[in-house]
Amino acid sequence: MNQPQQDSSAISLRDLSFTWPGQPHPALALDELRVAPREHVFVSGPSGSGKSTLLAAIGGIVAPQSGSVEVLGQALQDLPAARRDRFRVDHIGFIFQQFNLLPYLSITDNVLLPCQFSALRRERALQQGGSLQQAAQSLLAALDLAPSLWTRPVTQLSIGQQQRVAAARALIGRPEIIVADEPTSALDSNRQQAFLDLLQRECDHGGAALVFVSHDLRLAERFHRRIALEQINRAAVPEESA
Ligand SMILES: Nc1ncnc2c1ncn2[C@@H]1O[C@H](COP(=O)(O)OP(=O)(O)OP(=O)(O)O)[C@@H](O)[C@H]1O
Repeated sequence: MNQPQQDSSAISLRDLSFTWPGQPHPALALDELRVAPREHVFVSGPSGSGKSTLLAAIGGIVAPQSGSVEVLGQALQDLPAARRDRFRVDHIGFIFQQFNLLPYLSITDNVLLPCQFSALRRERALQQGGSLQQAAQSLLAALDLAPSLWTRPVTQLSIGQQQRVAAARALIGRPEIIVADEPTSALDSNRQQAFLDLLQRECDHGGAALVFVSHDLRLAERFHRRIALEQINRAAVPEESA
């Protein structure tokens, strides 16, 4: 936390360059990108423009070869890998495109997974709900998942229901940042809008910044700001000419 250039952004990337192992060219080359606390940012860009790589850098899942990634004032490159993983689960809720729910766990236990790995999120969830079960269930209810579903195996849920379980898992314990990678692509337009209503409301409720990646520009107007990644990522090469 003692970075000389530390700022009050939720996320601050500077002079970033990242090349995937074995690749000849960088996937990301960014001068600067900041996201303010509680800001909702829509990230768009054609396939291959580096959207998922950007989210991986924000989460400290990949370590850029140069430049800095600061999350809540903490420079991720200064943390050893294990502490970076802890920091991620403490402060960032991820919603993946395929949701990554665990089929052998109940819906409630899927939602509570981050609390297994983060004492901070467990503590905050307990403050929210009185018990972990209650915290998970009040989030599931807020996300329009009826109590009759809570004991079902996740494999019996529709795509839209799985998506909302994945959102509840990202939101549990109020991480300061929610990162979502194309979580609506499998849904029709009305359902996408309905999902975003719930997700944005819960982010606001928990005071989280939201970084939301999607191809669907119709969703962009609902956000405070849109970032067209192909315009700021100097490494982006359109797929057709790659
Ligand atoms: N695990 C990986 N190993 C090697 N190269 C990768 C890996 N993941 C992505 N890349 C490469 O990095 C570049 C950016 O990919 P990325 O997945 O970040 O783009 P994207 O904008 O998320 O694309 P899409 O919209 O298709 O998901 C591409 O050239 C891709 O081939």
